[in-house]
Amino acid sequence: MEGQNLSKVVLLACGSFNPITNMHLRMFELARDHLEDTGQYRVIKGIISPVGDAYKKKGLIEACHRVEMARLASENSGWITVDSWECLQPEWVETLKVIQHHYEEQMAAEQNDDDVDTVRYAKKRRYLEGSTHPKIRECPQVMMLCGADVLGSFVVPNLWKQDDIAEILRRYGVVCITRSGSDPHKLIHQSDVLWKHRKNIHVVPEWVTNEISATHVRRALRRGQSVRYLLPDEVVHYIQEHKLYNSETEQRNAGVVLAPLQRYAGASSGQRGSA
Ligand SMILES: Nc1ncnc2c1ncn2[C@@H]1O[C@H](COP(=O)(O)OP(=O)(O)OP(=O)(O)O)[C@@H](O)[C@H]1O
Ligand SMILES: NC(=O)c1ccc[n+]([C@@H]2O[C@H](COP(=O)(O)O)[C@@H](O)[C@H]2O)c1
Ligand SMILES: [Zn+2]
Repeated sequence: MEGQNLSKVVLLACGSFNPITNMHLRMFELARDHLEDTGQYRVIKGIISPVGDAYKKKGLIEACHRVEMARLASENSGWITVDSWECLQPEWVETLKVIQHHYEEQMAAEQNDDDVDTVRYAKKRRYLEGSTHPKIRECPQVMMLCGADVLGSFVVPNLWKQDDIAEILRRYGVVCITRSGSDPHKLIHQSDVLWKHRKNIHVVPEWVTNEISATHVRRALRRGQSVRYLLPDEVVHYIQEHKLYNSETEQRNAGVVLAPLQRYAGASSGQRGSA
């Protein structure tokens, strides 16, 4: 039967989203098409998880604004959502922990559905279990969604714990969208841990290459240039209304060590390794 044994997938994108761009939204669409085209997966949800202010990336504005812009950008999508759990934590949270959190949330949601079913839909459930109906009761797999530059950051010294990388790849899986300047296939070939788990890394080619980046958007805004059509109009209006990006905001965290580097290397200065 069509759709049988499809694994349900939730795509989780962690990042600065400073601000969210059309390309961030495109990543989700590209990833869903790619996974579903394999005939093995059904993508049920996308989650944008803006990083907390404690990440200390240069030019990072307050999480409340980044969350609100992501919310505005995704409000017309039927399946992409924004979650603020990560950025509400008092300290920077490792991406593995964010993935684990969302996996647990999915488990809890499935459990609740099952409890409701037990009481209200026992008959229907017995029917589903006894039939060849698609396995709709399986807990969804949470996959990390990122651009190729973030996959590249896996091999930057002191940015990621080796155990975290192995666990993300082994237990959850990564969907990586190609991006100019990064060669994910070469990277997988050159890294033992990436090679070992290569079957859990889905590289999705973006044929309509574009170099939209939040850095470019912030630069254009500082110079008073238009950013229309690089971001959803609602986000452009929000930025204008709140006067969000300027030379002063771009200097935030300048000279401050990025949180993961502080945690793993005790590095003294600079923003090495920021993706
Ligand atoms: N043009 C793009 N192509 C592929 N992936 C992208 C693109 N832009 C962003 N991403 C991915 O989106 C996620 C969030 O990235 P991020 O918020 O850093 O955006 P960014 O545009 O790279 O911003 P910045 O320029 O501030 O680094 C990352 O996984 C990143 O690789
Ligand atoms: N060790 C880790 O878990 C680790 C290291 C570096 C970046 N990250 C995450 O990757 C994302 C990168 O975002 P940017 O590309 O915007 O810098 C952020 O969500 C950040 O928290 C995680
Ligand atoms: Zn980036």
